[in-house]
Amino acid sequence: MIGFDEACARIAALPERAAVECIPLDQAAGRILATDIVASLDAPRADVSAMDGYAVREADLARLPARLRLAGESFPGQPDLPEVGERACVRIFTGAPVPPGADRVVIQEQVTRDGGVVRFERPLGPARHIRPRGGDFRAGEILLAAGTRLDARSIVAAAAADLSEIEVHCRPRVIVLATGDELAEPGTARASPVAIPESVSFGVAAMAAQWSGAPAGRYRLPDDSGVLEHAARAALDAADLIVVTGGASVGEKDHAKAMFGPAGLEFIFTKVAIKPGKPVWLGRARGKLVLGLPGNPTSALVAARLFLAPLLLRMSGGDPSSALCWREAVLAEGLPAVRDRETFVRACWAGNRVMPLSDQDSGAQRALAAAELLVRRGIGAPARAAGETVDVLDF
Ligand SMILES: Nc1nc2c(c(=O)[nH]1)N[C@H]1C(S)=C(S)[C@@H](COP(=O)(O)OP(=O)(O)OC[C@H]3O[C@@H](n4cnc5c(N)ncnc54)[C@H](O)[C@@H]3O)O[C@H]1N2
Ligand code: MOO
Repeated sequence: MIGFDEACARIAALPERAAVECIPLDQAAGRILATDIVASLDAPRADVSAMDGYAVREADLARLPARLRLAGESFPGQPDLPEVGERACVRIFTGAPVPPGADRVVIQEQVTRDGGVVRFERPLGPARHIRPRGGDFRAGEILLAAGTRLDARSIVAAAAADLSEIEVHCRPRVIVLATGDELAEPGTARASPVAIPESVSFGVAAMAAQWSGAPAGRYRLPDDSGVLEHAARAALDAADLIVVTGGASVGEKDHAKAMFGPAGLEFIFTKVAIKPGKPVWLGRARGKLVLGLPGNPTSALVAARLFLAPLLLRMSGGDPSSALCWREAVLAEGLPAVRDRETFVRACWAGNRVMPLSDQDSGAQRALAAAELLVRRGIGAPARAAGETVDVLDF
């Protein structure tokens, strides 16, 4: 058994990287850049106005009031610009190029217009209302580095670089194998007195999709070695990462590791000193990664959040530690001391404070739905009182 930090370090050190593909920008959300995004033009492309108003020569407004002749207009996208000669001004709009001769824009609320003459009476403020050419970025500059996970904000920068397509890592294909004789398709369990709805694979697939994975199938399998070995072979052919749930512990029907034995499974780790999720394991068979999650639903989802999320970021070229951004928050209620396993307490927000859930059972499903946060508590951590600070992670 290894510690949580060691397990994270082993994931961070994995060599697996998904292939690279070119995709259009409107498919880029959540994808991880394989190459830097380099600006192919300056932004702004010229000195442009930041406001709607009048482009002027500041020297003409040294003494107020002043009257300037209107010499033309400048709209965004207009190729030919009128010149702002002495004692002249040009009507200008936000984003439009500043015409030659002008060195300031006066907003329209501060002037009065009388046909072809504009009157300036009010004192000019400090702002010139001009965005200089290249003030945002210059052609040739790197706007986004390889490894960046694209979101609504960074996609704006990618498009602004004047790219229609970008190079990203392929989403690792994830197959989820849920093992257990008792498991039934949701909607059918009540027909048998001993069946339970197979729930975990749905959450694991959803989490994979959330963290750059491409769910490539969920399969419900009985605890039968022949069936399991066949399913393991098929999954290794079709996926980059196989997540197998249940059968991770020491029960007589716990076959999750053995089913990958004929495919030459080698372990990266087995068991991590965490609570819940201790039986989690990671291995490699026929060049594919296999993550084993405990069957208990809360344990499975906690282990998926702690290991599957960074693993998928790693495989798709991102920074695995960015999946585990712990931050400090204040407890609404106390927590007991921790013994020999690093503990991840399920909690929710109570206003801006952290409320540990009363049900900490690793088999819980109702409390799992309410668990917005994981509170990280190290081995041997002393009890904490309400009002004290703890490290939390969005679950
Ligand atoms: N003697 C020991 N027993 C157990 C140990 C141990 O160290 N020694 N570890 C315990 C811990 S910790 C955990 S966690 C569980 C995990 O065991 P498994 O991964 O073998 O899980 P299963 O036995 O297959 O199932 C546990 C529980 O979860 C239900 N389950 C399983 N899969 C699903 C699914 N896909 N959807 C919904 N529910 C599922 C299953 O019916 C069981 O109730 O082992 C402890 N035991
Ligand atoms: O690790 Mo188990 O997940 O404690 O129930």
